[in-house]
Amino acid sequence: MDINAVNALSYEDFLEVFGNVIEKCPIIPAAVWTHRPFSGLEDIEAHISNFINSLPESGKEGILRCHPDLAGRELHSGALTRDSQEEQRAAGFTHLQPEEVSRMRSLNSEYKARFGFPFVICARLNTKRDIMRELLKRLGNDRETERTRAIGEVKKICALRLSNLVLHDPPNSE
Ligand SMILES: NC(=O)NC1=NC(=O)NC1=O
Repeated sequence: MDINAVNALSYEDFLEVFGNVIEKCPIIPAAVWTHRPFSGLEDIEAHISNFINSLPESGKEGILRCHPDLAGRELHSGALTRDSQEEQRAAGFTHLQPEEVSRMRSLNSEYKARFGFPFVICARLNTKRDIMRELLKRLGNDRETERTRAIGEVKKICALRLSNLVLHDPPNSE
């Protein structure tokens, strides 16, 4: 879909297409719809980023809490959104050894106990080994640093989901 087609979408159709660019937070694309017409993919991204940045810390943490754990219960019960399922599969989380699953479960719960929100990382840009290493490393951060880092990862996930939905440059007009 090129940006001209995006700009022509009704509110409902826009949400149909973009509703999950931030995991389980349709209110965010809903809020940026009012800024159409968008000049391009980067413009949509910028409006989403500005919206997230404008939230108080509790709002940012609310976004983080909408994210399913990596290799968590939702993955194993089939309760993931299609986006998340695909991302977790791409990072290799659908084929973990039992000891890897339990390691991820305990690291995720240690992280959540420390920060009060789940560990979030852009799975498509990392292998499962990178992710386990990052989880361990980031456990050592303070809450403020970690919240900022996690929101940065949410924006990377969003950027990749958007690039799957919107062509970077509309096909040339001639
Ligand atoms: N907790 C997470 O980081 N979850 C996820 N990262 C992704 O890239 N997709 C997810 O579901």
